[in-house]
Amino acid sequence: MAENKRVCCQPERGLVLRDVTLTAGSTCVLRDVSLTVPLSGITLLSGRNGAGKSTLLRAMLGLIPLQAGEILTHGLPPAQARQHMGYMPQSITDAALLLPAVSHVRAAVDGLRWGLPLRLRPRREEADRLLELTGASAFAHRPLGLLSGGERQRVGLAQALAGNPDLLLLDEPLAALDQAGQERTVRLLTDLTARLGIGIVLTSHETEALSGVVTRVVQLADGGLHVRV
Ligand SMILES: Nc1ncnc2c1ncn2[C@@H]1O[C@H](COP(=O)(O)OP(=O)(O)OP(=O)(O)O)[C@@H](O)[C@H]1O
Repeated sequence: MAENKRVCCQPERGLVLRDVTLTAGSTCVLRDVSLTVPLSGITLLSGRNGAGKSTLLRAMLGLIPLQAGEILTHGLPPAQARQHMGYMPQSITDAALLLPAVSHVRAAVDGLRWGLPLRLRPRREEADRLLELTGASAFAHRPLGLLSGGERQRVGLAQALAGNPDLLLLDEPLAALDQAGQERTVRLLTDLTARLGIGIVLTSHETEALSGVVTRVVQLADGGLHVRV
């Protein structure tokens, strides 16, 4: 992607919330919140279990409607902004576990073209490039269900990178990893921000593993958001 398409390093065009109220079931995640947060580098979205971190990521993608207000990412509402975002959810559905890892990445490459498949060879090449970028080539042809948590994270990252997004939203990318796995993933994420010039927003309870690499922390608590640099 051309450098001038990268928008995440322009702080004024980060995440903007205007009078946002967001609920999930009976939980009030955000109550009338207005805030602007730059999205360059790595942004840690933290908060206790059930605070609403996953819900906020999904609202940024337009997968969950707001009760009031608006969310803009790099100046765009969710429906447009998500074309520039990659998303790695907390878990991949069980139904997909039998498919080879590489199929998930190829499907993501196709899906971004509104269901118009790329010709077979370019699609394979793009999926292979993404898997190599995230260090997942060695196990790309094994069923996802037979991969370890760390290996699956790498496939999920390759999938999220399909379409050359400006911003990655990663839900708990360090969950279920041992210390060495967490360190490897943190190195990979730092490397991706530097090599690709993308921003990353991630949720995690592993604050120790991330200390020293996050650009800012956005704390979600009691219906509000607080930013620490
Ligand atoms: N579809 C839903 N229907 C009803 N309640 C929901 C739904 N999705 C989430 N919730 C509730 O909304 C709250 C926020 O959930 P969410 O998963 O966003 O929290 P979280 O901060 O990501 O938690 P964790 O750290 O445990 O992953 C929780 O109380 C959860 O039970």
